[in-house]
Amino acid sequence: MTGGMPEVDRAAASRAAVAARRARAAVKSAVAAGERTALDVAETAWRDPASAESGLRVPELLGSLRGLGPARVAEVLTLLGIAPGKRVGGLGRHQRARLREWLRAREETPGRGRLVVLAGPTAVGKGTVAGYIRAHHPDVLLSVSATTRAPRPGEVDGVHYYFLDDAGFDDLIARDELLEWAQVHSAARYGTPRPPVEAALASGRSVLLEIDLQGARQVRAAMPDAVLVFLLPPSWEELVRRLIGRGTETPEEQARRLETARVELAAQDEFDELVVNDDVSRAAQEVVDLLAVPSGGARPSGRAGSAR
Ligand SMILES: Nc1nc2c(ncn2[C@@H]2O[C@H](COP(=O)(O)OP(=O)(O)O)[C@@H](O)[C@H]2O)c(=O)[nH]1
Ligand SMILES: Nc1ncnc2c1ncn2[C@@H]1O[C@H](COP(=O)(O)OP(=O)(O)O)[C@@H](O)[C@H]1O
Repeated sequence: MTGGMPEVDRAAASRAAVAARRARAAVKSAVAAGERTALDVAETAWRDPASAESGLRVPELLGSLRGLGPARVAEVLTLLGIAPGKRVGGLGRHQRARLREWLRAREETPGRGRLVVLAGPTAVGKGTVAGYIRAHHPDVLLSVSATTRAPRPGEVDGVHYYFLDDAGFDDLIARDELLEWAQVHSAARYGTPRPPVEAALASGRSVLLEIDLQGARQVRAAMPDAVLVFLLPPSWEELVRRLIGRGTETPEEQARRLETARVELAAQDEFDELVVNDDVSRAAQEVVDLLAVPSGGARPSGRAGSAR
């Protein structure tokens, strides 16, 4: 057999390709909007090889899920042993079984709360946004960290931090009672007590951790379901203004923190969601939306919705 398709067939084929692409986009939007579950899409693909669902690539399907940015999608693909170019309908039997099990596990944990990590450079407003959420959403547990730094005037033990000496902090580590911990700004140690977080999640309450980059990485490793949010300043100049405006650090300390901030900003791609803190209540609302336990694993706003 030689020669291409006749003109009319080629035109028809190209119309069909456009229609198929539109149909796949509609499937993705339905998952992103929570109208369909990803598991339902996959099952449809496997029942009907000619369906739009079947033609969807696996990363597109996963990327429509809430809290799954490109970095997390790549991790999940590796975990499931699925190449990035694979279409849902083209998966082998074992790959289908692994994807089905993974999607089912995601959908079957609505009784559990969601763990969201809020990180970002110094003075971007992590404390301010977390404080806003504490005040307006008492249903969310804002984890209280343990630290070896001295209390500042007005700080209350057990409210702002659990203030410990080095021996007390060592003891928590030895008893494996910290979900993560890190030495921050080369000064004090900070860590997240594990028991309150696990109890809250098990009871269906969502938990917000406001921790540094090293801690965020540890949480990702320990709790792969956690959603990692990176808070961004509207601009570098505004970040510098906020740090100086806060007036809680000496000029030398400010310079040191800005150095760290540059390194931290470079790590933003490791995060699932980017939220720009231009307006506190709006940024807080974006974080709260991510804390809401998904019904069926769909995400209300994606990475594309947060400015990059
Ligand atoms: N890894 C980790 N970092 C934390 C924890 N608690 C606070 N941090 C981080 O430690 C830093 C706090 O230092 P600082 O800016 O002096 O402000 P503070 O929040 O008033 O102590 C921030 O970067 C926090 O995100 C924690 O439990 N674990
Ligand atoms: N959206 C915002 N617009 C203007 N200023 C802000 C905003 N968010 C926080 N700030 C201010 O920026 C400074 C740093 O905020 P803070 O919450 O202490 O940062 P972080 O906890 O990230 O170090 C504070 O003076 C705070 O009032």
